[in-house]
Amino acid sequence: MKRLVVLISGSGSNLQAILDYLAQGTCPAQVTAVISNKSDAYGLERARNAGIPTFSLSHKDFSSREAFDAELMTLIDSQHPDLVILAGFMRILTPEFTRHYSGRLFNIHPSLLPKYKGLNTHQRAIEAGDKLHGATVHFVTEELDGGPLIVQGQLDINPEDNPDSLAQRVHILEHQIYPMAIDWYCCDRLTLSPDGTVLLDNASLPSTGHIHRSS
Ligand SMILES: Nc1nc2c(c(=O)[nH]1)N[C@@H](CN(C=O)c1ccc(C(=O)N[C@@H](CCC(=O)O)C(=O)O)cc1)CN2
Ligand SMILES: NCC(=O)N[C@@H]1O[C@H](COP(=O)([O-])[O-])[C@@H](O)[C@H]1O
Repeated sequence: MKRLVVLISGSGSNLQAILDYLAQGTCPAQVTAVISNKSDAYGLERARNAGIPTFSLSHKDFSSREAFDAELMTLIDSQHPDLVILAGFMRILTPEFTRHYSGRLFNIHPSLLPKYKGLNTHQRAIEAGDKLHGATVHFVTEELDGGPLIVQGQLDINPEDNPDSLAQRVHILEHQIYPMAIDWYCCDRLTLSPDGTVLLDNASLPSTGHIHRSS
């Protein structure tokens, strides 16, 4: 049974999708802790409702990003995780942190990386006049949103879309692809090779990762 630790900062709908997926009992994994840098994150309520231990660690209580990350690593390592999952965790992590969890640290990003790294992705895609948008699950490295891609969910941007409507449709995709990527990892089908190649069932994935098209 793989041990998962999930880091959040907000609503936790991706956390909920992961919990709902694991509740089906087909994936050999359990979430052993949920950690938030925001004590009022609704995702903490979702975790409590599921009977999962929760912790909040405010970055405002630390003198530096390094000090915060060091305490966060101590807390995470006390859980002995096989995989650390960023699910709307809104802090840039230090190189020490990303090196320590290299190959076992996932993030979900609301764009088709490498397009639109950083924040405000939906607005930027609409303003650019893009026809295609979506979300990406990737391994986390020191480079912000630059880690090797695992899976992308794609959808069409509609003419009537605004950032909020697009975010809602991207969320649906996220709730499909995050459990997919976690399942692959927990079933020992997904690995990150030393040269940064992502392997699924020992076959190299394309640079975009696996493509999942919204039905
Ligand atoms: N070293 C890395 N850290 C993080 C990565 C990564 O790939 N490498 N992914 C991000 C997740 N993320 C987008 O997917 C992201 C999160 C936060 C920010 C950001 O600018 N954060 C600010 C604070 C913003 C806020 O509090 O609202 C900051 O940390 O100063 C950009 C992208 C997680 N970390
Ligand atoms: N750059 C990181 C980022 O923007 N992540 C995004 O935050 C949202 C969290 O939603 P949730 O709290 O409902 O899972 C998700 O849409 C995720 O892609």
